[in-house]
Amino acid sequence: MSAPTNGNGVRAAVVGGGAWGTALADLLARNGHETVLWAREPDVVEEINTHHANPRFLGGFALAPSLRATTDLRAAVDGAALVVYVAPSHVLRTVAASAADAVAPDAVLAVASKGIERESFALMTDVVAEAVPGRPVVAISGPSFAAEVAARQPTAIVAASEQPDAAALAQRALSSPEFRVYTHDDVTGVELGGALKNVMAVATGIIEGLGLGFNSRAALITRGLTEMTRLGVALGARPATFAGLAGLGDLVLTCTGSLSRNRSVGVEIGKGIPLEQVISTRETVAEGILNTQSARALAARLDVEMPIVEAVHRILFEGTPVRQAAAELMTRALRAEQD
Ligand SMILES: NC(=O)C1=CN([C@@H]2O[C@H](COP(=O)(O)OP(=O)(O)OC[C@H]3O[C@@H](n4cnc5c(N)ncnc54)[C@H](O)[C@@H]3O)[C@@H](O)[C@H]2O)C=CC1
Ligand SMILES: O=C(CO)COP(=O)(O)O
Repeated sequence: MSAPTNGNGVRAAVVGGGAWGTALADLLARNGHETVLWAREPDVVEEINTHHANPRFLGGFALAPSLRATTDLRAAVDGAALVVYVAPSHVLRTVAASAADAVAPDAVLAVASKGIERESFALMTDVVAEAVPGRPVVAISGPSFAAEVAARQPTAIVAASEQPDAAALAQRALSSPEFRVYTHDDVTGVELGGALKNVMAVATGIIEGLGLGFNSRAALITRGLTEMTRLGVALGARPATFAGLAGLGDLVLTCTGSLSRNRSVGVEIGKGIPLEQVISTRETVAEGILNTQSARALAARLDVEMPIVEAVHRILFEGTPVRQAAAELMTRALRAEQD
Protein backbone atom coordinates (compact mmCIF):
# COMPACT_ATOMS: atom_id res chain seq x y z
CA MET A 1 0.00 0.00 0.00
CA SER A 2 1.29 3.53 -0.68
CA ALA A 3 2.04 5.83 2.22
CA PRO A 4 -0.69 8.28 3.19
CA THR A 5 0.01 11.32 5.33
CA ASN A 6 -2.26 12.03 8.25
CA GLY A 7 -2.87 15.78 8.55
CA ASN A 8 0.39 17.14 9.91
CA GLY A 9 1.27 13.64 11.06
CA VAL A 10 2.58 10.69 9.11
CA ARG A 11 1.85 7.00 9.58
CA ALA A 12 5.05 5.78 11.18
CA ALA A 13 6.43 2.33 11.93
CA VAL A 14 9.31 1.57 14.28
CA VAL A 15 11.05 -1.77 13.76
CA GLY A 16 12.61 -2.91 17.03
CA GLY A 17 11.16 -2.81 20.55
CA GLY A 18 14.39 -2.39 22.53
CA ALA A 19 15.15 0.73 24.53
CA TRP A 20 15.90 2.98 21.57
CA GLY A 21 13.08 1.74 19.34
CA THR A 22 10.64 2.26 22.20
CA ALA A 23 11.91 5.78 22.94
CA LEU A 24 11.71 6.78 19.25
CA ALA A 25 8.24 5.27 18.85
CA ASP A 26 7.08 7.11 21.97
CA LEU A 27 8.53 10.35 20.60
CA LEU A 28 6.79 9.90 17.23
CA ALA A 29 3.48 9.08 18.91
CA ARG A 30 3.76 12.09 21.23
CA ASN A 31 4.50 14.22 18.17
CA GLY A 32 1.06 13.27 16.85
CA HIS A 33 2.07 10.61 14.34
CA GLU A 34 0.03 7.43 14.12
CA THR A 35 2.78 5.06 15.21
CA VAL A 36 3.07 1.27 15.32
CA LEU A 37 6.03 -0.42 17.00
CA TRP A 38 7.15 -3.88 15.95
CA ALA A 39 8.66 -5.90 18.78
CA ARG A 40 9.89 -9.48 18.63
CA GLU A 41 8.76 -10.30 22.17
CA PRO A 42 5.01 -10.89 22.77
CA ASP A 43 5.34 -9.63 26.37
CA VAL A 44 6.72 -6.31 25.13
CA VAL A 45 3.77 -5.91 22.74
CA GLU A 46 1.29 -6.86 25.45
CA GLU A 47 2.77 -4.40 27.97
CA ILE A 48 2.79 -1.52 25.48
CA ASN A 49 -0.79 -2.14 24.32
CA THR A 50 -2.26 -2.67 27.77
CA HIS A 51 -0.09 -0.68 30.19
CA HIS A 52 1.69 1.79 27.86
CA ALA A 53 5.04 0.68 29.21
CA ASN A 54 8.04 -1.43 28.22
CA PRO A 55 9.43 -2.69 31.54
CA ARG A 56 11.67 -5.24 29.82
CA PHE A 57 13.76 -2.76 27.82
CA LEU A 58 12.81 0.77 28.97
CA GLY A 59 11.43 0.48 32.49
CA GLY A 60 10.05 3.37 34.48
CA PHE A 61 8.46 5.44 31.70
CA ALA A 62 4.82 5.98 30.81
CA LEU A 63 4.60 5.74 27.03
CA ALA A 64 2.17 7.66 24.80
CA PRO A 65 -1.27 6.02 25.09
CA SER A 66 -1.71 6.30 21.30
CA LEU A 67 1.36 4.10 20.63
CA ARG A 68 0.38 0.65 19.36
CA ALA A 69 2.63 -2.41 19.21
CA THR A 70 2.51 -5.66 17.27
CA THR A 71 4.60 -8.78 16.68
CA ASP A 72 3.45 -8.74 13.03
CA LEU A 73 6.18 -6.89 11.15
CA ARG A 74 4.30 -6.80 7.85
CA ALA A 75 1.28 -5.22 9.52
CA ALA A 76 3.51 -2.68 11.30
CA VAL A 77 5.19 -1.37 8.13
CA ASP A 78 2.16 -1.63 5.84
CA GLY A 79 1.12 1.86 4.74
CA ALA A 80 3.78 3.67 6.79
CA ALA A 81 5.27 6.82 5.23
CA LEU A 82 8.20 6.65 7.65
CA VAL A 83 9.76 3.36 8.73
CA VAL A 84 12.41 3.61 11.46
CA TYR A 85 14.71 0.58 11.74
CA VAL A 86 16.22 0.06 15.23
CA ALA A 87 17.19 -3.62 15.40
CA PRO A 88 20.68 -4.56 16.61
CA SER A 89 23.22 -4.31 13.78
CA HIS A 90 23.89 -8.04 13.48
CA VAL A 91 20.22 -8.89 12.81
CA LEU A 92 19.13 -5.75 10.96
CA ARG A 93 19.44 -7.23 7.45
CA THR A 94 17.35 -10.30 8.28
CA VAL A 95 14.70 -8.28 10.10
CA ALA A 96 14.40 -5.62 7.37
CA ALA A 97 14.33 -8.15 4.53
CA SER A 98 11.62 -10.24 6.17
CA ALA A 99 8.92 -7.64 5.46
CA ALA A 100 10.52 -5.70 2.59
CA ASP A 101 7.66 -6.22 0.17
CA ALA A 102 5.14 -4.82 2.68
CA VAL A 103 6.95 -1.44 2.83
CA ALA A 104 5.29 1.28 0.73
CA PRO A 105 7.24 2.10 -2.46
CA ASP A 106 7.33 5.79 -1.48
CA ALA A 107 8.20 5.29 2.21
CA VAL A 108 11.21 7.02 3.76
CA LEU A 109 13.43 4.57 5.64
CA ALA A 110 15.24 5.94 8.71
CA VAL A 111 17.93 3.79 10.32
CA ALA A 112 18.80 4.30 13.99
CA SER A 113 20.87 1.13 14.53
CA LYS A 114 24.58 1.76 15.06
CA GLY A 115 27.16 -0.57 13.60
CA ILE A 116 29.19 -1.99 10.73
CA GLU A 117 28.00 -5.32 9.33
CA ARG A 118 30.59 -7.99 9.99
CA GLU A 119 30.69 -9.93 6.74
CA SER A 120 30.13 -7.06 4.28
CA PHE A 121 31.47 -4.03 6.21
CA ALA A 122 28.22 -2.32 5.15
CA LEU A 123 26.94 0.60 7.20
CA MET A 124 23.40 0.29 8.52
CA THR A 125 21.73 2.50 5.86
CA ASP A 126 23.40 0.36 3.16
CA VAL A 127 22.10 -2.79 4.85
CA VAL A 128 18.54 -1.43 4.84
CA ALA A 129 18.87 -0.03 1.29
CA GLU A 130 19.89 -3.50 0.08
CA ALA A 131 17.20 -5.30 2.09
CA VAL A 132 14.41 -2.86 1.15
CA PRO A 133 15.58 -1.37 -2.15
CA GLY A 134 14.26 1.67 -3.99
CA ARG A 135 13.36 3.93 -1.05
CA PRO A 136 15.35 6.89 0.30
CA VAL A 137 17.33 6.12 3.46
CA VAL A 138 18.27 8.37 6.37
CA ALA A 139 20.79 7.69 9.16
CA ILE A 140 19.65 8.78 12.62
CA SER A 141 22.57 9.20 15.02
CA GLY A 142 23.95 11.36 17.79
CA PRO A 143 24.25 11.51 21.58
CA SER A 144 20.96 10.07 22.78
CA PHE A 145 20.52 7.68 25.68
CA ALA A 146 17.05 6.20 25.27
CA ALA A 147 16.15 6.73 28.93
CA GLU A 148 16.92 10.46 28.75
CA VAL A 149 14.87 10.86 25.55
CA ALA A 150 11.99 9.02 27.24
CA ALA A 151 12.40 11.40 30.20
CA ARG A 152 12.08 14.28 27.70
CA GLN A 153 15.46 15.71 28.52
CA PRO A 154 16.83 18.09 25.87
CA THR A 155 18.64 16.05 23.23
CA ALA A 156 20.13 16.90 19.81
CA ILE A 157 20.84 14.41 17.03
CA VAL A 158 21.33 14.36 13.25
CA ALA A 159 19.34 12.89 10.36
CA ALA A 160 21.72 12.29 7.47
CA SER A 161 20.79 11.42 3.92
CA GLU A 162 21.94 11.88 0.36
CA GLN A 163 18.31 12.83 -0.36
CA PRO A 164 17.63 16.16 1.38
CA ASP A 165 13.84 15.70 1.25
CA ALA A 166 14.09 12.41 3.12
CA ALA A 167 16.36 13.90 5.80
CA ALA A 168 13.92 16.81 6.14
CA LEU A 169 10.96 14.44 6.56
CA ALA A 170 12.73 12.55 9.35
CA GLN A 171 13.75 15.87 10.91
CA ARG A 172 10.16 17.16 10.92
CA ALA A 173 8.67 13.91 12.17
CA LEU A 174 11.06 13.48 15.10
CA SER A 175 11.66 17.07 16.23
CA SER A 176 9.94 18.30 19.36
CA PRO A 177 10.64 21.04 21.90
CA GLU A 178 12.93 18.59 23.73
CA PHE A 179 14.33 16.74 20.72
CA ARG A 180 16.23 18.80 18.19
CA VAL A 181 17.14 17.18 14.88
CA TYR A 182 19.75 18.65 12.52
CA THR A 183 19.95 17.42 8.94
CA HIS A 184 23.29 16.32 7.52
CA ASP A 185 24.54 15.10 4.13
CA ASP A 186 27.63 13.11 5.17
CA VAL A 187 25.95 9.76 5.72
CA THR A 188 29.20 7.78 5.93
CA GLY A 189 30.69 10.13 8.53
CA VAL A 190 27.53 10.20 10.64
CA GLU A 191 27.15 6.42 10.62
CA LEU A 192 30.80 5.67 11.28
CA GLY A 193 30.75 8.05 14.24
CA GLY A 194 27.87 6.11 15.79
CA ALA A 195 29.44 2.72 15.10
CA LEU A 196 33.00 3.46 16.20
CA LYS A 197 32.24 5.42 19.36
CA ASN A 198 30.84 2.19 20.82
CA VAL A 199 34.28 0.57 20.53
CA MET A 200 35.86 3.63 22.18
CA ALA A 201 33.24 3.42 24.96
CA VAL A 202 34.26 -0.18 25.66
CA ALA A 203 37.89 1.04 25.77
CA THR A 204 37.17 3.87 28.22
CA GLY A 205 35.18 1.46 30.37
CA ILE A 206 38.16 -0.89 30.42
CA ILE A 207 40.53 1.81 31.67
CA GLU A 208 37.98 2.80 34.29
CA GLY A 209 37.62 -0.83 35.39
CA LEU A 210 41.39 -0.97 35.66
CA GLY A 211 41.23 1.93 38.10
CA LEU A 212 42.92 4.46 35.81
CA GLY A 213 41.90 8.10 36.02
CA PHE A 214 40.78 11.13 34.08
CA ASN A 215 44.05 11.74 32.21
CA SER A 216 43.83 8.30 30.64
CA ARG A 217 40.19 8.76 29.73
CA ALA A 218 40.76 12.16 28.11
CA ALA A 219 43.68 10.77 26.12
CA LEU A 220 41.63 7.82 24.99
CA ILE A 221 38.63 9.90 23.90
CA THR A 222 40.84 12.30 21.95
CA ARG A 223 43.01 9.68 20.28
CA GLY A 224 39.87 7.62 19.69
CA LEU A 225 38.39 10.52 17.77
CA THR A 226 41.57 10.68 15.68
CA GLU A 227 41.20 6.99 14.79
CA MET A 228 37.52 7.38 13.95
CA THR A 229 38.27 10.33 11.69
CA ARG A 230 41.14 8.50 9.97
CA LEU A 231 38.91 5.57 9.04
CA GLY A 232 36.13 7.95 7.99
CA VAL A 233 38.40 9.91 5.67
CA ALA A 234 39.57 6.65 4.07
CA LEU A 235 35.91 5.91 3.32
CA GLY A 236 35.19 9.38 1.90
CA ALA A 237 33.66 11.01 5.00
CA ARG A 238 34.40 14.63 5.90
CA PRO A 239 36.64 15.21 8.96
CA ALA A 240 34.32 17.96 10.23
CA THR A 241 31.51 15.44 10.64
CA PHE A 242 33.51 13.77 13.41
CA ALA A 243 33.59 17.04 15.36
CA GLY A 244 29.77 17.09 15.30
CA LEU A 245 26.94 15.45 17.24
CA ALA A 246 27.34 12.00 15.66
CA GLY A 247 31.11 12.04 16.24
CA LEU A 248 32.49 13.90 19.23
CA GLY A 249 29.01 14.37 20.72
CA ASP A 250 28.18 10.67 20.88
CA LEU A 251 31.77 9.75 21.75
CA VAL A 252 31.80 11.99 24.82
CA LEU A 253 28.33 10.84 25.89
CA THR A 254 29.11 7.17 25.64
CA CYS A 255 32.65 7.30 27.02
CA THR A 256 31.62 9.31 30.10
CA GLY A 257 27.93 8.55 30.68
CA SER A 258 27.06 5.95 33.29
CA LEU A 259 24.02 4.92 31.22
CA SER A 260 26.19 3.51 28.42
CA ARG A 261 25.96 -0.27 28.05
CA ASN A 262 29.19 -0.34 26.03
CA ARG A 263 31.06 1.56 28.71
CA SER A 264 29.71 -0.69 31.45
CA VAL A 265 30.73 -3.82 29.52
CA GLY A 266 34.21 -2.29 29.34
CA VAL A 267 34.26 -1.61 33.09
CA GLU A 268 33.54 -5.29 33.81
CA ILE A 269 36.22 -6.42 31.34
CA GLY A 270 38.67 -3.99 32.97
CA LYS A 271 37.93 -5.60 36.32
CA GLY A 272 38.96 -8.95 34.87
CA ILE A 273 35.55 -10.55 34.25
CA PRO A 274 35.68 -12.77 31.13
CA LEU A 275 33.71 -11.53 28.09
CA GLU A 276 31.47 -14.65 27.94
CA GLN A 277 30.43 -14.05 31.53
CA VAL A 278 29.78 -10.34 30.93
CA ILE A 279 27.59 -11.09 27.91
CA SER A 280 25.75 -14.04 29.47
CA THR A 281 24.14 -11.84 32.11
CA ARG A 282 22.80 -9.22 29.65
CA GLU A 283 19.75 -9.07 27.39
CA THR A 284 20.56 -5.62 26.07
CA VAL A 285 22.89 -5.03 23.15
CA ALA A 286 26.44 -3.64 23.47
CA GLU A 287 27.28 -2.98 19.83
CA GLY A 288 30.91 -2.20 20.62
CA ILE A 289 31.71 -5.88 21.15
CA LEU A 290 30.87 -7.24 17.69
CA ASN A 291 31.78 -3.94 16.08
CA THR A 292 35.32 -4.19 17.42
CA GLN A 293 35.69 -7.10 15.02
CA SER A 294 34.14 -5.34 12.04
CA ALA A 295 35.99 -2.06 12.67
CA ARG A 296 39.33 -3.85 12.98
CA ALA A 297 38.75 -5.89 9.81
CA LEU A 298 37.62 -2.82 7.87
CA ALA A 299 40.66 -0.83 9.04
CA ALA A 300 42.95 -3.68 7.99
CA ARG A 301 41.35 -3.86 4.56
CA LEU A 302 41.84 -0.10 4.07
CA ASP A 303 45.31 -0.12 5.69
CA VAL A 304 44.20 2.42 8.31
CA GLU A 305 46.00 2.44 11.65
CA MET A 306 43.58 2.07 14.60
CA PRO A 307 45.66 1.14 17.66
CA ILE A 308 42.84 1.55 20.21
CA VAL A 309 40.51 -0.66 18.19
CA GLU A 310 43.37 -3.13 17.86
CA ALA A 311 44.00 -3.11 21.63
CA VAL A 312 40.29 -3.67 22.41
CA HIS A 313 40.28 -6.55 19.94
CA ARG A 314 43.28 -8.15 21.60
CA ILE A 315 41.64 -7.85 25.02
CA LEU A 316 38.18 -9.09 23.98
CA PHE A 317 39.08 -11.79 21.47
CA GLU A 318 42.77 -12.71 21.73
CA GLY A 319 43.24 -13.19 25.46
CA THR A 320 45.70 -10.32 25.94
CA PRO A 321 45.68 -9.21 29.60
CA VAL A 322 44.17 -5.74 29.99
CA ARG A 323 47.26 -4.20 31.63
CA GLN A 324 49.52 -5.55 28.92
CA ALA A 325 47.31 -4.12 26.14
CA ALA A 326 47.24 -0.73 27.90
CA ALA A 327 51.02 -0.75 28.34
CA GLU A 328 51.54 -1.67 24.67
CA LEU A 329 49.33 1.25 23.61
CA MET A 330 51.44 3.67 25.66
CA THR A 331 54.81 2.36 24.44
CA ARG A 332 54.15 2.42 20.69
CA ALA A 333 56.72 4.33 18.62
CA LEU A 334 56.62 8.04 19.46
CA ARG A 335 55.08 10.28 16.81
CA ALA A 336 53.65 13.73 16.10
CA GLU A 337 50.03 14.24 17.16
CA GLN A 338 49.00 15.62 13.78
CA ASP A 339 50.22 12.58 11.79
N1 LIG B 1 19.64 2.34 23.85
C1 LIG B 1 20.07 3.50 23.42
O1 LIG B 1 20.14 4.46 24.20
C2 LIG B 1 20.46 3.67 22.00
C3 LIG B 1 20.60 2.59 21.14
N2 LIG B 1 20.97 2.78 19.83
C4 LIG B 1 21.11 1.65 18.91
O2 LIG B 1 19.83 1.06 18.70
C5 LIG B 1 20.01 -0.33 18.34
C6 LIG B 1 19.05 -1.15 19.18
O3 LIG B 1 19.42 -1.02 20.54
P1 LIG B 1 18.37 -0.92 21.73
O4 LIG B 1 17.08 -0.39 21.26
O5 LIG B 1 19.07 -0.18 22.82
O6 LIG B 1 18.16 -2.45 22.12
P2 LIG B 1 18.11 -3.11 23.60
O7 LIG B 1 19.50 -3.43 23.99
O8 LIG B 1 17.33 -2.27 24.52
O9 LIG B 1 17.29 -4.43 23.34
C7 LIG B 1 17.77 -5.46 22.53
C8 LIG B 1 16.90 -5.52 21.28
O10 LIG B 1 17.44 -6.46 20.38
C9 LIG B 1 16.39 -7.26 19.89
N3 LIG B 1 16.93 -8.52 19.43
C10 LIG B 1 17.79 -9.33 20.10
N4 LIG B 1 18.03 -10.42 19.33
C11 LIG B 1 17.33 -10.28 18.20
C12 LIG B 1 17.16 -11.07 17.03
N5 LIG B 1 17.79 -12.24 16.88
N6 LIG B 1 16.34 -10.60 16.05
C13 LIG B 1 15.72 -9.42 16.18
N7 LIG B 1 15.82 -8.64 17.27
C14 LIG B 1 16.63 -9.07 18.26
C15 LIG B 1 15.45 -7.38 21.05
O11 LIG B 1 14.18 -7.78 20.59
C16 LIG B 1 15.46 -5.95 21.57
O12 LIG B 1 14.59 -5.16 20.82
C17 LIG B 1 21.50 -0.64 18.56
O13 LIG B 1 22.16 -0.62 17.32
C18 LIG B 1 21.98 0.50 19.46
O14 LIG B 1 23.35 0.79 19.28
C19 LIG B 1 21.21 4.02 19.34
C20 LIG B 1 21.07 5.13 20.14
C21 LIG B 1 20.68 5.05 21.52
O1 LIG C 1 24.30 5.06 21.37
C1 LIG C 1 23.99 5.38 22.48
C2 LIG C 1 23.81 6.77 22.90
O2 LIG C 1 23.90 7.67 21.84
C3 LIG C 1 23.79 4.32 23.52
O3 LIG C 1 25.02 3.86 23.95
P1 LIG C 1 25.13 2.43 24.66
O4 LIG C 1 24.64 1.42 23.64
O5 LIG C 1 26.58 2.28 24.99
O6 LIG C 1 24.25 2.47 25.85
